[in-house]
Amino acid sequence: MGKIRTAIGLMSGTSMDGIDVALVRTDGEASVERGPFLGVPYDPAFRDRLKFSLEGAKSILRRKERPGELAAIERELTLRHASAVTQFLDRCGLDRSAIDVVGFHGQTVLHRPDEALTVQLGDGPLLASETGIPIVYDMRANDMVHGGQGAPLVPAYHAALSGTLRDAKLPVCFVNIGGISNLTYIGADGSIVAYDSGPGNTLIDQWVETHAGIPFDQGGMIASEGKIVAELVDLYLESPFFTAEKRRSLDRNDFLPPSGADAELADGARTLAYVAAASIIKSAGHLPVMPTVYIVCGGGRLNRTIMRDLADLAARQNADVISAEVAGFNGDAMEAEAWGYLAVRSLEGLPLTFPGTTGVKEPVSGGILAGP
Ligand SMILES: Nc1ncnc2c1ncn2[C@@H]1O[C@H](COP(=O)(O)OP(=O)(O)OP(=O)(O)O)[C@@H](O)[C@H]1O
Ligand SMILES: CC(=O)N[C@H]1[C@@H]2OC[C@@H](O2)[C@@H](O)[C@@H]1O[C@H](C)C(=O)O
Repeated sequence: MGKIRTAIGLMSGTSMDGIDVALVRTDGEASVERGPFLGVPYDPAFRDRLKFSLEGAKSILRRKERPGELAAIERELTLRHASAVTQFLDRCGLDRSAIDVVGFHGQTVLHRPDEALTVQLGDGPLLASETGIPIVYDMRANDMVHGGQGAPLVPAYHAALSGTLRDAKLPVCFVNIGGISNLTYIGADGSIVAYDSGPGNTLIDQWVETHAGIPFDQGGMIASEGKIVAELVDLYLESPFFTAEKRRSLDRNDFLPPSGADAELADGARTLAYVAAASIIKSAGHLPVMPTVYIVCGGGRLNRTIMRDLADLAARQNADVISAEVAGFNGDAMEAEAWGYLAVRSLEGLPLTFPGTTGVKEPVSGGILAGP
């Protein structure tokens, strides 16, 4: 076992709903002890500012450019992360001196893997000076420099967690249904295959926001009252994303919601929930072996319509679908925990990504360390 460090991970994902904060104690390898978790939601006004920043980011050609409002938004985002760390430490009764490192994801505002361009807002040095804790940030860039997709990065953590599974029966497949979905397959021999699997909640969120003025379809209630519009499903599932030879990581805007004329509110939500589930099963077709169990994390596991559809589709292949909680994990905390875990790997110079996870040429480490 290597040196055990206490790390906080900070994740602001593609759903742009808030900052997830989690604590892990780990050596960055097989030893993982999961600690407390806190979700700090964004207020609607800041969420709107983040969505606005996606538009501003479209003109970026070099990843450090911050046109227009982006510099101000980055600063505000970073200060909100500093305040989330303070809240977390207060709630846990911890002093900042108890934390060895913080893994800071920031907010992805542009992701174009074909151009080796990925942009995360988040000022590591500012967060270090505000919190007084060393920060590892910008963890996607080095992967892209070495020919990787820059995402997903959580698979190294999924692999560590698979070693802690009770009655571990490999192969197993972790599925994150966030704004975008991604999956990680751990083979019986411990091999890892991972990639983005398709649209998750962002299409549903945008649909119900536009047509009902609410941020998400709680519990999948709206969807549960609708019917699947088969033509719309086909439009999504026939995307070349699912059949391309090479697995490609996704930008939030690679899949867009339907127009209002395409469906009623409930039918649209129902259809997009089905698309989220079917995308996962369709993408799983690229795995070396079809999984027999899917462990689902991310906010989408709380959408019962997505989960029912996923369970039905998986059952046709004799596979089970269980939530992260049933497997003994916290499905809300997993990505934030992963960023803490990856920060420790970064300090140790261990690889964050592998040819099987991002398509990178060889396993590479990543991240930049900012001292307080
Ligand atoms: N109770 C709920 N019922 C239905 N859906 C929910 C519920 N809670 C959260 N969600 C969905 O989950 C989304 C947030 O999921 P999560 O935090 O896993 O995504 P993210 O981390 O932002 O995205 P990504 O993993 O793509 O970076 C919300 O935007 C919403 O659509
Ligand atoms: C560029 C980017 O931020 N991608 C996210 C996004 O959200 C889900 C999916 O697409 C995943 O590839 C990635 O996040 C997770 C945390 C990852 O890198 O593992």
